[in-house]
Amino acid sequence: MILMKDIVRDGHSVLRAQAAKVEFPLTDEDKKLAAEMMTFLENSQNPEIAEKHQLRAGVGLAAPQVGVSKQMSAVLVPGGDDEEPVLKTVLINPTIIAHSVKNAALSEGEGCLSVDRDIPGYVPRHERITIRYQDFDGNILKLKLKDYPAIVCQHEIDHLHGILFYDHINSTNPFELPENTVLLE
Ligand SMILES: O=C(O)C[C@@H](Cc1ccccc1)[C@H](O)SCc1ccccc1
Ligand code: NI
Repeated sequence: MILMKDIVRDGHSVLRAQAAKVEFPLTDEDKKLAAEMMTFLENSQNPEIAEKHQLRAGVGLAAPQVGVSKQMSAVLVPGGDDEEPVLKTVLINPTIIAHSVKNAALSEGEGCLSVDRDIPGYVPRHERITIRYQDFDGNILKLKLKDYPAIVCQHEIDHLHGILFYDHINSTNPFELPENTVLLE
């Protein structure tokens, strides 16, 4: 089971590396890692388990964050209580193949399981994206997302390319809102 002690923190080179493409067929190790990353997200969103194991809540986790420099990220965006998740998938070799001109940023800014400090500021991202990625069998799938799920997936895809959320924050004016950027509450 992945615990907070297994999550690599900012300063470790793996978080700034370009992760390698995942090869197919997936090895048993790749499959196990994908499952463990998704289980971490489920556990982190379960109050009892998160409390017991002192897990920080997460809606996404990328393989480099557990020290594996491969292009694989798990995302789990919950729906409301007793509802199905808005998005639950493992993105293998994801690329953003299209995006809106309009940008969006979370009004609360962003955090990261690999960054143990608060870094205030808006993180401008695409409001809408189309992601091409592969499933466990290597089939190529496309996913169109907008708003919060799109923000989450961009945060996770950034991890595969050595980018952290605060790289996007305007260092001179962190709360400057670029034009054509909407704030998501
Ligand atoms: O570190 C990660 O990659 C997981 C992040 C993903 C994320 C952060 C900010 C905005 C979008 C995605 C964690 O989920 S940060 C903690 C968190 C938990 C619940 C909701 C939002 C952020
Ligand atoms: Ni992160």
